[in-house]
Amino acid sequence: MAVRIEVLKEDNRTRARLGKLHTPHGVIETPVFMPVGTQATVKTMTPEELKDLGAGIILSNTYHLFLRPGHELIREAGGLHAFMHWDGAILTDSGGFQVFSLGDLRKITEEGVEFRSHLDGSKKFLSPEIATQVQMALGSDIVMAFDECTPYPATRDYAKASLERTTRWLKRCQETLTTTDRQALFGIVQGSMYEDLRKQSAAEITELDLPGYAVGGLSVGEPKELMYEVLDYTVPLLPKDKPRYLMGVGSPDALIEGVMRGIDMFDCVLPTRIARNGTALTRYGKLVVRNAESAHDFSPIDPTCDCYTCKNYSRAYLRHLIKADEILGLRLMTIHNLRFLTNLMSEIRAAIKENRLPEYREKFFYEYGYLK
Ligand SMILES: CNc1nc2cc3c(=O)[nH]c(N)nc3c(CCO)c2[nH]1
Repeated sequence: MAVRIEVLKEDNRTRARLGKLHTPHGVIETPVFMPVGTQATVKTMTPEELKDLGAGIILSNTYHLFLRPGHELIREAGGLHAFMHWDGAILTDSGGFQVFSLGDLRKITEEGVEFRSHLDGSKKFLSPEIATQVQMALGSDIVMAFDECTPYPATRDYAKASLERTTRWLKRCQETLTTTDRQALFGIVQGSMYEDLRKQSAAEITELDLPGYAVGGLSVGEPKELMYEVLDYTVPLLPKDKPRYLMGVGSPDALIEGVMRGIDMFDCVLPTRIARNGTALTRYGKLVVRNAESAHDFSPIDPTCDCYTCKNYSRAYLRHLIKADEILGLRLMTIHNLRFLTNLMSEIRAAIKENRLPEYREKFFYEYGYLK
């Protein structure tokens, strides 16, 4: 198995686990937050900077790279690792989610999805076979199955039909991959917010005995409490000896809540996206550096943070750069937010190791302002 998790410890009071994710491009400590590099770059960061920040695995995207520059060009370059000069692990999402959220959706059939490119409006088609062949051309370490991220809210009937098609599509991805055992195919559990449908999807997906499983169809606009409720009954249905990946999550509080419920891997564009808009993540909550309150504040974003930005720059300077639309501002804010999350995940791993995760959560939520 090219990709596997080594569970080092199961928390005694929660479902949290401490682990090591073994991939062809390194071993990653879990729980882990994966920075998103949609178009073969984690925006504004060099691979060396990502490594310095502590990132060991990043996400990239079938939909975007299929549209531009095209997977054949990347194959010609020797694959995505060579093309983007990243020697860590890469997980590629299958394009399902992006087609529904980005492309001008034309129609979903059993065969696949017809859509118009968000770049030039030209007609495109993605199927389980094509999405899998694209990811093989990219040479990603973890291949996500081509699924439908069931929209929220969805009727039971729609959610049931959607999850059953996602299962049929997963089998077609698996058949396409048999020619290459280099990659690991992760299945994605759907079923919207219906417990019996989540059970059905989990049963159908785990029957295929895949190297890893993702919980999809969440972080799609539902209240966080509802997401946690779905996790409460869905994660226990997944095998303990396989990695669990919660797609599209998330904010610091959601990362802690997801770890408590047995999730090992997370991804979210939020930290890097809000960084570029001038908002910093800190243990005391979000700091909108571009606001006037930082104009004369010559202290760092977070004096307790060990990142390059907090060691060398003031809020006033960062506010100036963001207001002036200076590229350095995007970079410095991104460095801080990514370092904040890799530090948060290592603090969470330490808390699991020392049997104090619930106490860590209480302290974090109180400081972060979640528990008044
Ligand atoms: C931001 N929230 C979010 N929810 C997601 C849900 C899904 C999902 O159900 N399937 C797939 N393939 N990708 C997903 C992604 C993109 C990756 O972050 C999601 N992202």
